[in-house]
Amino acid sequence: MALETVSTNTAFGGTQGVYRHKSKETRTDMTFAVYLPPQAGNGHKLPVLWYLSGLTCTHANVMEKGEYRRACAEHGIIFVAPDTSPRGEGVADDEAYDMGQGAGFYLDATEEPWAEHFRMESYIMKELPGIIEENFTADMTRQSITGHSMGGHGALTLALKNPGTFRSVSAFAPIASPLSCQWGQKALGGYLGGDQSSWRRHDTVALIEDGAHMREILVDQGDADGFLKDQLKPDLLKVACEKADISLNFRLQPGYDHSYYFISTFMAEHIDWHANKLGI
Ligand SMILES: N[C@@H](CCC(=O)N[C@@H](CS)C(=O)NCC(=O)O)C(=O)O
Repeated sequence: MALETVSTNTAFGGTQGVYRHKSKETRTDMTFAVYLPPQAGNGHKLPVLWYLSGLTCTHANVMEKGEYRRACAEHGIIFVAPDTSPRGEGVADDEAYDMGQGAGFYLDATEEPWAEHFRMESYIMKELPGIIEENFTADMTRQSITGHSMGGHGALTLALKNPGTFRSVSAFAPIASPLSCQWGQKALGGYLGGDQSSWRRHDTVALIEDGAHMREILVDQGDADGFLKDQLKPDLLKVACEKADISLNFRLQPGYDHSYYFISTFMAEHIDWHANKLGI
């Protein structure tokens, strides 16, 4: 698979790169960011931490504002940040920021006009891991996943649906139940159609209610997050985890909002936590 290098910069002794390729899943060009820590230079295969971003984001938001490189360099973790949707002139879009380009919700759409290109679940779970393994010194037997908001929803649902793929999952202000909020109802209804039974495998709370299981989950949530009450619904996640005997470490962080000021504050703690689960 041909990979085009868009840029590379030395950072914390490693390399922050941006890469582009033609995706078979989305049938578009896709861009993603990879941070290779300094340990990558010695040829050893290194564990991978996936970061899925939120609404309106590309690979670049976390790369520029997430402040993950120092901790990844310390632990020797490869950090991968994909885009949040297919993009381009021929790709369907919506006028609003919460649907279409920049808002792929980490699922494979079944409805028109989205089905042709919006295949983010297959892209993240099937296509991109192969590209990472082929092009970087990545140990794909040691992967963990995290994400923010829509990307927190992506991280939690993908981890729950793919037991054995990720050693650990955490999230920053995740959309805990798309079934129960406006963002999710609009997106799932648009991408998957009106039959809500098909939505359940794209909803963290519903997946847990339906039997999916993780031993532990770490979630940070700012209490000054403007989306907390109407869109994120962490209380539903707390109840579901308690009933399913999932150990949820939910940390309500006073004063923090939904922004990258919040994410960057707790990023290193999430990386430390994943490093421990990855056996570093
Ligand atoms: N733009 C939206 C908010 C979208 C938003 O907050 N997106 C979050 C993820 S859900 C984000 O990370 N935005 C990009 C950034 O802060 O760099 C609005 O006007 O309400």
